[in-house]
Formats: sequence, C-alpha cells, structure tokens
Amino acid sequence: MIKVGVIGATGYAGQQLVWILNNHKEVKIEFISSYSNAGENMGEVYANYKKYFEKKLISQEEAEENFGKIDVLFLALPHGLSEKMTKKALENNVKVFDLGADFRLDDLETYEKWYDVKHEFPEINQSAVYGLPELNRGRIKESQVVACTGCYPTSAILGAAPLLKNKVVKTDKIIIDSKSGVSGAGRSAKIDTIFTEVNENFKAYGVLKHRHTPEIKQEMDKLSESDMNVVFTPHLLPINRGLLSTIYLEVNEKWKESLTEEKIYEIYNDFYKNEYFIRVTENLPEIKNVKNSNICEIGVRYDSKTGNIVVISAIDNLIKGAGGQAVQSMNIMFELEENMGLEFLSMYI
Ligand SMILES: NC(=O)C1=CN([C@@H]2O[C@H](COP(=O)(O)OP(=O)(O)OC[C@H]3O[C@@H](n4cnc5c(N)ncnc54)[C@H](OP(=O)(O)O)[C@@H]3O)[C@@H](O)[C@H]2O)C=CC1
Ligand SMILES: CC(=O)N[C@@H](CCC(=O)OP(=O)(O)O)C(=O)O
Repeated sequence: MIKVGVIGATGYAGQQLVWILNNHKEVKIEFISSYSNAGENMGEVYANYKKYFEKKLISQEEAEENFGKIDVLFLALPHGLSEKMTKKALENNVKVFDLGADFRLDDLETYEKWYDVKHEFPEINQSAVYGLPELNRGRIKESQVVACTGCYPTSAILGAAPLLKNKVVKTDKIIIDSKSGVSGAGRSAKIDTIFTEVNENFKAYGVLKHRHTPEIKQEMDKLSESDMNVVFTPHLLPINRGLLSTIYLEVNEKWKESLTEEKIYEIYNDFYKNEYFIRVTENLPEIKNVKNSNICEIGVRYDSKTGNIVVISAIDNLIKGAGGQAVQSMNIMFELEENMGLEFLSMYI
C-alpha cells in the first residue's frame, strides 16, 4: 500500500483528492490536515464524508511530525505555501505532488513576477517535473516532486498539443478563451464568488494578466519549439464545476494546401491513441460530458477558406484539473494502472 498524507484537505481541490484517494485500492491515507479545522472530523467539515470517511483533521505541525510514516505527500494549498512543506517532505524521503503553482514554472524570475512571491528553493524547482501525464509520463515516473498542472493550462495545453507538436499552426498568436465553474476559485469567501455576483452572470477576469498565461506559454513553447504569443482570457461561469476552453489557431503555410478537418482528426486520434483519459470527439465537447470524471474531451473544427482552426477542450476542474490528475501521476510513478481509482461514473446530468 502507498501511504499518503494530504495537506490542504479541506479546500475544494483537497476534499476532491481525499475522496479519490479513499477509494483507491492501493492507497492508505495516514493523515489529512487543515489550517482552520484541525481537530474536527472530515465529516464535520464536509457532510458528504459522514459515515464513509470520519478521519480527524490534524494541524500542519502535527502533519510534519508524521512525514516519517508516509511515502507520498499531496499538497493542496494556496500558492507560495507548498515550498517549505516540500523541502521538509524531501528530507524525509517522501515524494511530493503539489496541486498548486509553486513548482510549475521553470524560470523563477517569471514565477516571482507573476505570483509576487520570492522562491526560496530554486534547486527543488529545478528538479520538479511538470505534472501533465499525457505529455510528461516518462519524467513523472522518475521524479521526487510533481508540480501538477493548473486547471486552465490542462485544458489549453491538451487541446492544442497535437497541432503544436506536429507544427501545423502558426505560433505568432494563439488565443485561448476559457470558462470555469466557481469551484475553481476555491472555498474561501470572496465577494466575486458569492451567489448574487455569480448567479445569472458571466464575466471575463484577469484579462491579459492571469497567472496561468506564463504556464501555458512555457509548455506550448516546448511543444512547438518556438517563442509563442499566448493570449489567455478566463471567464467565470455560473456553475459549480467544469471548465471549457475555446482555442483559436491558424494553419501555417506549409500545411495550408493539404489540411482538412479529417486530417486534423487523424492527427489528434494518433497523438492520443493510447490515452485512457483523452476523448477526441466529433461532437463538440461539453462540460456535462466530463463532469465528475478525469476525462479531457477535445473536438475540432476547421475552415479551409480562412485557415482558421477552433479547438474545444473540456475538463472537470477539480478532477482532471486537480485531484484526479494528481492521482493519475501517482499511479504512473508507482507503476500502477494509470486509471486505478479514477474510473468514476460520469454523471451526464
Ligand atoms: N479549485 C480548483 O479547481 C483547483 C485548485 N488548484 C490548486 O489547489 C490549491 C488549493 O486550491 P483550492 O482547493 O481551490 O483552495 P481552497 O481555498 O478551497 O483551499 C485552500 C486549502 O488550503 C488551506 N489553507 C489556506 N490558507 C492556509 C495557510 N495560510 N496555511 C496553511 N493552509 C492554508 C485551507 O485550509 P482550511 O480549509 O483549513 O482553512 C484549505 O485546505 C491551490 O494552489 C489551487 O491553485 C489546482 C487546480 C484546480
Ligand atoms: C475560477 C477561478 O478563479 N479559477 C482560478 C484558477 C484555478 C486554480 O485553482 O488555479 P491552479 O490551477 O493554478 O491551481 C483562478 O483564476 O485563479
């Protein structure tokens, strides 16, 4: 059994992760930890856990005392708070899966600029592996620290990867227009996410300055082997969970003569042919098709007259965008079936 601890278990991402881990047949949860609810049972914080998982939440200090008992530590904390915990975990020979952004950016100057936090452990950052299983499986297997991909970047990068890797599109501008359910903003109270602000509303936010822009660019640059110009605009949807990205690209001169929509589908189907969690679909992806699952659904349309390609990519932000993807990476690292513990029902409505 893999012995795990979860810090930040009471956040939206953390509680989803704990549910998945508790149903994983090769995992034993040694401890769960909370900042403001230490001493309470998980079922007291989230009533859906009552009867099924009544473990007591411990403080971060107690959690640290228990690092010797675990093989794996999951961190689901606000950004900037995972660095020190990761350092301590590594000193105890514990593998770390960070759901936050502390180790996602290769370049620390970029990280410090976009997150306004000084990185204290550059050497850990250097050794951390970007946790997008479909693109980085080999490195995840060998790593000590997995920097799990952010929710918006998961949908954007998976959506565009086949076209970028095969150098089918121009890279001077890619537009990613994404919409997320409100759970993406976490559980802590903020005016922007109260019912009356979100209900019957739809708005863009973080325009041209959202912190996921450099993360998306970093991985797209690697795929396309170029210096990409990424325009990323997130929007807040009046739903609890789910995230859909619409990605606008343009075919390049080399491919313009020969490209058809059928060919694009051939490229996608080939690129993702061995991927359990990617569903390339002729229908346009919808959030209801992926909600409560670890699936990323991708559909494409192409207009040969203008050369415009539109890719739609949908995920559940709390599962493929957070807890599910982290467990997928853990399964890879421990050489388990990649879908172990992740074969949930997808509830269409
Ligand atoms: N929500 C999502 O869709 C996704 C989230 N993530 C990432 O996961 C991480 C957690 O996000 P999310 O669950 O949404 O956020 P929440 O605000 O819902 O949860 C934050 C968690 O961190 C704990 N916490 C808050 N402040 C502190 C502190 N000062 N010291 C220690 N612990 C603290 C909270 O504890 P307590 O509840 O006890 O106060 C809670 O467990 C973030 O890095 C986020 O970017 C990644 C992908 C998707
Ligand atoms: C709707 C909403 O507010 N979403 C969050 C991003 C979700 C998230 O948790 O960020 P990571 O994927 O980097 O961990 C935001 O825009 O900041």
